[in-house]
Amino acid sequence: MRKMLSSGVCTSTIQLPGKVAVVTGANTGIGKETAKELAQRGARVYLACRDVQKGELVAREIQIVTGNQQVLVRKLDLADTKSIRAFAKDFLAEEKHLHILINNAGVMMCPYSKTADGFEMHMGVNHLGHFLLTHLLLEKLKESAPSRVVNVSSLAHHLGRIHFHNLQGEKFYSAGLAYCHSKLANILFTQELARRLKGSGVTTYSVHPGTVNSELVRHSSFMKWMWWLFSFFIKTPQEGAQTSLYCALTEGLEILSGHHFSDCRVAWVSAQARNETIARRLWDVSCDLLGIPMD
Ligand SMILES: NC(=O)C1=CN([C@@H]2O[C@H](COP(=O)(O)OP(=O)(O)OC[C@H]3O[C@@H](n4cnc5c(N)ncnc54)[C@H](OP(=O)(O)O)[C@@H]3O)[C@@H](O)[C@H]2O)C=CC1
Ligand SMILES: CC1=C(/C=C/C(C)=C/C=C/C(C)=C/C=O)C(C)(C)CCC1
Repeated sequence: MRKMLSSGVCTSTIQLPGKVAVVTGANTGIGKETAKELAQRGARVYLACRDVQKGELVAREIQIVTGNQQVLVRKLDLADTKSIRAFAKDFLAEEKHLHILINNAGVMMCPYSKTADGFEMHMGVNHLGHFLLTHLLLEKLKESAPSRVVNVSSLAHHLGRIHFHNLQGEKFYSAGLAYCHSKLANILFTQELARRLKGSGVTTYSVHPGTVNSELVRHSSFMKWMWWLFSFFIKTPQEGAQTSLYCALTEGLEILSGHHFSDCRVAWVSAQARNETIARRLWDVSCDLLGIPMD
């Protein structure tokens, strides 16, 4: 039963010397294990973390375990567009290439709060922060093609809805649902990005990592208790990283750009998540909120 609940292994043997990867939220949980595996395969890996000190400890650990010294930490707070722009500016000045971008960082069930720019925290960090980051790094990804963007979403997107009249949760707010809405936004973003990037050599995938023992439940005592109670049945962060790695590394996956994956297989998404009109509108609204010129 333990095996069944944690199925899905990235079996690609591809090595990554000379490749450059960025993993957001790489100081713990799924992101840390994803970064470790990319480093193990020889990539230069940027750990994009809001807490640089935590990041440095993890970078050192990964360097020791993998023997790869090219594990670098850079400050990225997805709850602040100034921090996102500063991260991108420095990265673009520093690096010639970007082959793999893993938009992994996330918050779940936080009490109602806003980012530095006034966005509801789940939508702001999980969707808008990664939307802006991807936009700022897109030319570099195109220049480095073939390249990939992996967006870590969730099965929880099934409960999500994009309420355009209440995108910032000001009219009504539920911490649980706010997370689900933001994870639906991750999938809609992936699909629209795939449509716009057709023929560019940049492909993109959304992922459900499984139910994973991590710090994601930090804001909910009930979820913490559930995770503790069922810890035997849920995935380890290393198991949770497999589908992100599968989408980043598997050869021949280009034709499935825009698809959603779980347990290293294509997975079904909700009706809203397949709605092109909503995806296009969310793209435009996101550009508008972030001051990105619409094309
Ligand atoms: N665990 C699970 O069961 C599931 C997880 N997921 C998704 O997987 C992804 C990884 O989550 P998981 O590893 O489980 O959770 P963790 O809480 O262990 O890791 C989340 C990471 O995101 C970072 N982060 C949070 N807010 C910000 C911010 N404002 N700026 C930059 N980084 C930030 C955290 O940094 P810090 O340590 O400083 O807080 C941490 O590194 C998330 O997108 C989550 O939604 C999806 C389905 C299930
Ligand atoms: C009922 C039940 C479980 C609960 C699963 C839940 C509640 C999953 C929530 C996932 C989330 C919140 C994903 C985040 O994106 C376990 C622990 C698998 C053990 C078997 C019984």
